[in-house]
Amino acid sequence: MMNVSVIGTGYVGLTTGISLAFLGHRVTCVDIDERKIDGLKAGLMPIYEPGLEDLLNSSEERIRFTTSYEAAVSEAEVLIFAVGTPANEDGSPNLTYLFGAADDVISHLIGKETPTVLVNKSTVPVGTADTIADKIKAFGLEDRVSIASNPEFLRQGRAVADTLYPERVVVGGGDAAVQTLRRMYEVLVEQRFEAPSFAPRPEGVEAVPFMSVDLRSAELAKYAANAFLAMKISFINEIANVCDAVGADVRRVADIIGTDARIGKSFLHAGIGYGGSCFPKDTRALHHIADTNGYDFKLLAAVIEVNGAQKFKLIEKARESLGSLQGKRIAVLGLTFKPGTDDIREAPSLPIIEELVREGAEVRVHDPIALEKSRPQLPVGVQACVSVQEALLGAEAALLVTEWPEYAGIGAEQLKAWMDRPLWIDGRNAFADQYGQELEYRGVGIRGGASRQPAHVHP
Ligand SMILES: NC(=O)c1ccc[n+]([C@@H]2O[C@H](COP(=O)([O-])OP(=O)(O)OC[C@H]3O[C@@H](n4cnc5c(N)ncnc54)[C@H](O)[C@@H]3O)[C@@H](O)[C@H]2O)c1
Ligand SMILES: O=c1ccn([C@@H]2O[C@H](COP(=O)(O)OP(=O)(O)O[C@H]3O[C@H](CO)[C@@H](O)[C@H](O)[C@H]3O)[C@@H](O)[C@H]2O)c(=O)[nH]1
Repeated sequence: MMNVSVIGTGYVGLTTGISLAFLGHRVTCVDIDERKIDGLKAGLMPIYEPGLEDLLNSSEERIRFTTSYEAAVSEAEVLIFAVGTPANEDGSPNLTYLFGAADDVISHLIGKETPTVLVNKSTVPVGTADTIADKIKAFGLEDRVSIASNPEFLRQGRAVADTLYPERVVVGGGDAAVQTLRRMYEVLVEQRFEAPSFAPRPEGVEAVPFMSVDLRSAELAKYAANAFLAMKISFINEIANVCDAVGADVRRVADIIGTDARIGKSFLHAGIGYGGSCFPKDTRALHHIADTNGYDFKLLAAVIEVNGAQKFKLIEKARESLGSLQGKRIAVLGLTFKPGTDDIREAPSLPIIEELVREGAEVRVHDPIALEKSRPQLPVGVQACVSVQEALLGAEAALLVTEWPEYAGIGAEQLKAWMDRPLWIDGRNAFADQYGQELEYRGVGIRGGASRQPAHVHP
C-alpha cells in the first residue's frame, strides 16, 4: 500500500484515483473546482462513466477528496498530475493548468523530507517533464523529488475497464522513479485483484506489460498512438468517400482489409469522423510539436484536414435528397462525440447543427444523456427534445450523429409514422442492416443505401 495523490478529478484523474484506491493504495484526489470536490465528498459523480461509481463504492475507505494541496503533498510518495491540457488557438497544448499545479505542488514540497515522485499523466508536448525537472532543480529539490511520465490510454465510456486491464503501462523516467511506479502498479501489472462484477477481466488477460522508457519517448508515444488511430479513421473515411463515388460498400472493404493482422479490424468504422477531447486536440498538438521542431508532418496534416471535412458529408447527402434545406425540419440524433459518454467536447454534432441552421433548416435534436449539458451550446432556434419521437415528428430527414444503442429500438414502422419523409442519413453506418431495405436510407460509403450481406467466408 502506498500513499498516492492525484491532481485533477476529470475523466482521467478521477478514474485513476478511484482505481488506485480499489487496488489497495491510500489516495488523495485534489481539484481546484470546489463544487466538484463538494459533490464528490457527498458521493456525487461529476462525470458519466459506467462502473466508476461502483468502483468508488468498493474503495471508499481508502480515498478522500480535497481542494488542499497541503493535504495532498505532505504524505504522498507518488503525486500524479491529471489536469486538462486543452488546445490553444495555434494547436499547441495549453500548459497553464499543468504548470500552475506543478508550481503549487513544488511550493509544498519545500521542507518535505521523504522522497516524492511527480508523475505526469496529462498529455503534454515532448520536453514538458524536463521543464518540470528544471523547476525542481531551481528549488534545490532534485535529491528528493524525481519526475516520471506515465501517459494514459483510456477511452471515455470504457475508462474503468481500460484502467484495470490496460494493454500496457508506460513509464518514462530514471531508475528510481520507474521502480517506485512499478511498485505502485504491481497489483495491476500482475493482475492480483479480484475483478469486480461490473468490470469483468477480459479473457486471456493474466498480466499487463510494464514498459519503461526515457521521458521523451513516453511523452511522444502518447501522441503517436492517438495520431495513428486518427489516421486509421481518416483513411477509412476516404475509402468510404471513394466507395460512394464508385459504388462499393465500405463495410465490406473494411471487413476484408481488417482480416489482415497487419492492418487489424479495429478503428475502421467509416462515418463522420473523430471528435472528443483527445483526437482533435492531440493530432493538432503533434503537428504543432513537429512543426516547431522543424519537421513538416504532411501525413498528419492530411488526417486532420480529411476529418475536418468528413462531418459535412451528412449535410451533402441531405442536400442531394432534399434539395435546399431552407425551412426543412431535420432531426439530429445524438450530440455526444460517441456513445457511452456525456462529453460533447469537439463533438461533430455541433458544427453539423450550426451548418444546418445556417442553411435555414428547422433543427430538432435529441441525446439520451447530454441534452441538458448541450443546451447552452445549441444555436438559437434549435429545439432540444427530451424524447426521440418529439425530435422525429414531422421531420423530412433524420441525421444519425451518435450511434446510441437506444436508437436501435426505433422500428422502421414507427419512423414512417412519425416522420414526414422517412429519410435516414446514417453518419455512423450503424443502421444499414436495420433500415437499409425499408426506409430511404443513406450511409457513408454504402452504395445506394441498400443493405447487403456481410462478406461470405467460404470454408
Ligand atoms: N479524457 C480522456 O479520455 C483522456 C485519456 C487519456 C489522456 N487524457 C489527457 O489527460 C488530461 C486530463 O484530461 P481529462 O479529460 O481528464 O480532463 P478534464 O477536463 O475532464 O479534467 C481536468 C480536471 O483538472 C482540474 N484542474 C485544473 N487545474 C487544476 C489545478 N491546478 N489543480 C487541481 N486540479 C486542477 C479541473 O478542475 C478538472 O476537474 C489531458 O491532458 C488529456 O489530454 C485524457
Ligand atoms: O472506427 C472508428 C473508431 C472511432 N471513431 C471515432 O473516433 C472518436 C474517438 O473514439 P475513441 O477512441 O473510442 O474515444 P476516446 O475516448 O476519445 O479515446 C481516444 O482518446 C483517448 C484520449 O487521448 C485515448 O486515451 C484513447 O486511447 C483513444 O482511443 C469518436 O468520435 C469515435 O466516434 C470512428 O469514427 N471510427
